[in-house]
Amino acid sequence: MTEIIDGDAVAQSIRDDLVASIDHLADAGERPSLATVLMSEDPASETYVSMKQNDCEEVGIEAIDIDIDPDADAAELYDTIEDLNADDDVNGILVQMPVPDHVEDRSVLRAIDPMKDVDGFHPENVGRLVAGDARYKPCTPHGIQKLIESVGVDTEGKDAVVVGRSDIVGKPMANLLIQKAPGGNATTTVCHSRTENLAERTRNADILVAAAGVPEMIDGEMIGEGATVIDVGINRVDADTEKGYELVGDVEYESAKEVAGAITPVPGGVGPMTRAMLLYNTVKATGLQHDIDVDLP
Ligand SMILES: Nc1nc(=O)c2c([nH]1)NC[C@@H]1CN(c3ccc(C(=O)N[C@@H](CCC(=O)O)C(=O)O)cc3)C=[N+]21
Repeated sequence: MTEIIDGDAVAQSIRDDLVASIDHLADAGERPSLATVLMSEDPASETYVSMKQNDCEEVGIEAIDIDIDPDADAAELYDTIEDLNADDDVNGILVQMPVPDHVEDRSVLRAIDPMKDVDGFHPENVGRLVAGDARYKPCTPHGIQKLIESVGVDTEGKDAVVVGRSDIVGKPMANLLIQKAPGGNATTTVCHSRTENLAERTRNADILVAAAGVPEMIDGEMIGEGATVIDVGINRVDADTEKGYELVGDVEYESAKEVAGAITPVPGGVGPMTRAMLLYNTVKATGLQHDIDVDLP
């Protein structure tokens, strides 16, 4: 039987555990706070940011919500980041991506204090991850490690295939999968839009991470019997529903679940875990900034 990996439930258990860590910080006089900066009117971005703020409220993290007009000068965003960097009451900073075209995203990521970079996107944090000394693991790949662990799958010695090479998912995912540590030690292949014979590669995977951002590109025929399938895609496609769209993954769920050993649904798979690991990094950041030891889930 195919196991459906319940991302909502795993995320909930991480949030429950984080409450204990947050209580411990409170005993030491610190309350974690996360600033989210949104410079966009994209409805999907607005949804994600408001979900993050609700999550913060649930576990007792202070959520600071900053909106910047997408037409404003880039300087306004940099000034905001500078203020947040300097504010000792702010432990984590997240600038929701994408930012408008007239703002250079690389420069934005560099502007954030690496100690407050709870996305793990600053080059210092990327470098540490690659060097096997991660400070803040990027939320989506970290959440995926937790999901794989939650179904009792050991990555060690297995063939892992990552489809997609983005800076925020594909690359850090591959780095975590090859690292000499729990959740790693996998023989890892990274595929992308130029890969020849993609199906041959994906069929060989014991663990398949689909993160290309292409709706339903991986179907059951591209998946090996019993594989653990992680679907990172959250694609809004037009549909005759109340909202006018539906969410589909990068995996064609119906055919994939016939062959997979375990599979994540969309929604309710990777998405909630990305948010849970953001809270995790914010709690970790608070401990690091105040030299308080915190147990993390
Ligand atoms: N600096 C930055 N950090 C990010 O982590 C970041 C970002 N920018 N830009 C956009 C992407 C996307 N992302 C999602 C997180 C959670 C869900 C999520 O919880 N999705 C729900 C459904 C949401 C819905 O109903 O639309 C689910 O899959 O069940 C989705 C998408 C974080 N991102």
